[in-house]
Amino acid sequence: MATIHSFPSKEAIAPALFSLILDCQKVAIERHGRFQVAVSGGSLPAVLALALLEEEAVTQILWEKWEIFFADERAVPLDHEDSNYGLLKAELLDKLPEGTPQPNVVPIDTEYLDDVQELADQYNTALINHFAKRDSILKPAFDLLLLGCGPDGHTCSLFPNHELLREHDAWVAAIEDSPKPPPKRITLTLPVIAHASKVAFVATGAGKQEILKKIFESPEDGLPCSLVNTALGEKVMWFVDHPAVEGVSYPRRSSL
Ligand SMILES: O=C(O)[C@H](O)[C@@H](O)[C@H](O)[C@H](O)COP(=O)(O)O
Repeated sequence: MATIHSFPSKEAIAPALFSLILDCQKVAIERHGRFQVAVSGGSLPAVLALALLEEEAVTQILWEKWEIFFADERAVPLDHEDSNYGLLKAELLDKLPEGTPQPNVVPIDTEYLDDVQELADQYNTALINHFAKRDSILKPAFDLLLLGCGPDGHTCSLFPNHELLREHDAWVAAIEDSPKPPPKRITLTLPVIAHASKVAFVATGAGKQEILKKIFESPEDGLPCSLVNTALGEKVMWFVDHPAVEGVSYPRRSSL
């Protein structure tokens, strides 16, 4: 069963998120010498920056061992205001202190922006190059997925009732009708998400309250976030602020 950890504010979430990241980094590097993470867009990169730009964090994070992928990405140039890569760069990567070893960041190949299926296929190939070839595995096993939750219960670019929720084969899928703009995107699929070692969701603000109630109290409705909770059970941790989780009735909930 997933756990919910609730904090007074975004700022208060940061140290707990940092501590989880540090634990996952340690386990991953001991296991295979690198730390393979995928991140979403939305409000997540800003919270991540709060967690990872602290002085203590900068010295303990082994950036040179990090491989950063995108849990979902919009089919736009990397310097476009809608780019999740651009967002992560602006919020976090550009703010790392001078001299910090650089992580290996794997963005989409913008040569294929006009053909979103090809864009997804190319990202699939990038995953094969980083995971399967080295580990002879059938599916990428991310050490940590850092995800957001939309007000409709979507995560990555997997939207409620969308046919992509039934994708079993592809690791990365194309979507051309995303209800959240921009419409053309690529996303990790549920089987890949379900194969991760750990998933951390970050959701803040009273605007998430109603959907968190549905996600946790009615998992049988099969909202994308509920599907992740069900698939991964205790490997899933939710980092939320008090306003987001107020009134949500759920047994595995702790509050600071
Ligand atoms: O590119 C995207 O649109 C995101 O990856 C998306 O899945 C996001 O994480 C959620 O919509 C939550 O966004 P907020 O945290 O901004 O509510």
